[in-house]
Amino acid sequence: MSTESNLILSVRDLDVAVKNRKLINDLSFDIFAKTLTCVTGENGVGKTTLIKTILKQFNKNEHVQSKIKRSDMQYIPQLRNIDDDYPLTVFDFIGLGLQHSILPWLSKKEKQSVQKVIEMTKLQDLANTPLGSCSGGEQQRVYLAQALVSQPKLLILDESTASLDKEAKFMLLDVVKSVIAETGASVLFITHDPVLVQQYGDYDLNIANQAGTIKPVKEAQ
Ligand SMILES: Nc1ncnc2c1ncn2[C@@H]1O[C@H](COP(=O)(O)OP(=O)(O)OP(=O)(O)O)[C@@H](O)[C@H]1O
Repeated sequence: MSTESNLILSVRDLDVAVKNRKLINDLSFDIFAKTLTCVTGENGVGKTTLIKTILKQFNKNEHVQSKIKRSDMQYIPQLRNIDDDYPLTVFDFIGLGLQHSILPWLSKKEKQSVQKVIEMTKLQDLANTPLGSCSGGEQQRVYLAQALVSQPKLLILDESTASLDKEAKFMLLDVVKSVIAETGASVLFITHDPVLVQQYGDYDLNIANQAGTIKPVKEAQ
């Protein structure tokens, strides 16, 4: 249920702009715990810029308010260039997500945390594989796992399924849904894929004509 007590992020009258060009005016919406909110809209309406604006203004003014800390939020960006010969293994790459590690190697507890997210993201068979040898879908699950290792309360996925085939898209979203159920995190998911919105979304925040409207997916049909 959506109540004040499980409110994670509150955006109020937010203007989104690039270089003095307004993209979205007076945007207001709420994000609740354990929900998956899809951010939809045509190319160029400002979805990624909206996320960047939220990250920049997070708890800095009345427009973007949250009870969680900025460090409890993880953003998985749209594009990453991983060469085929990128040598770090899946396990070690995920370990880089542990922000407070003091030692240059992982402690036993930290290794256990990495192992746990490897299981959550179904990467057990790939733990010792170099990241560069993984498929696009596997790499997306690795990025998700790296973000999860710091136990975020809000996870932002920017077009994580854009370059994936159907099977890999569903697998990634199945994993995201099980992460929400298991950890209680909330997810903001930028996507162009109406099938994914219908199948996995709780809310659809649609951006069009420089404005945003949020609706439960079931009523948005
Ligand atoms: N740093 C920047 N400087 C100038 N213009 C920018 C900058 N970043 C984005 N834009 C422009 O702002 C508009 C919105 O871009 P944005 O990437 O937020 O859209 P989007 O809705 O995420 O698009 P897509 O679905 O194609 O990823 C685009 O016209 C883009 O070219």
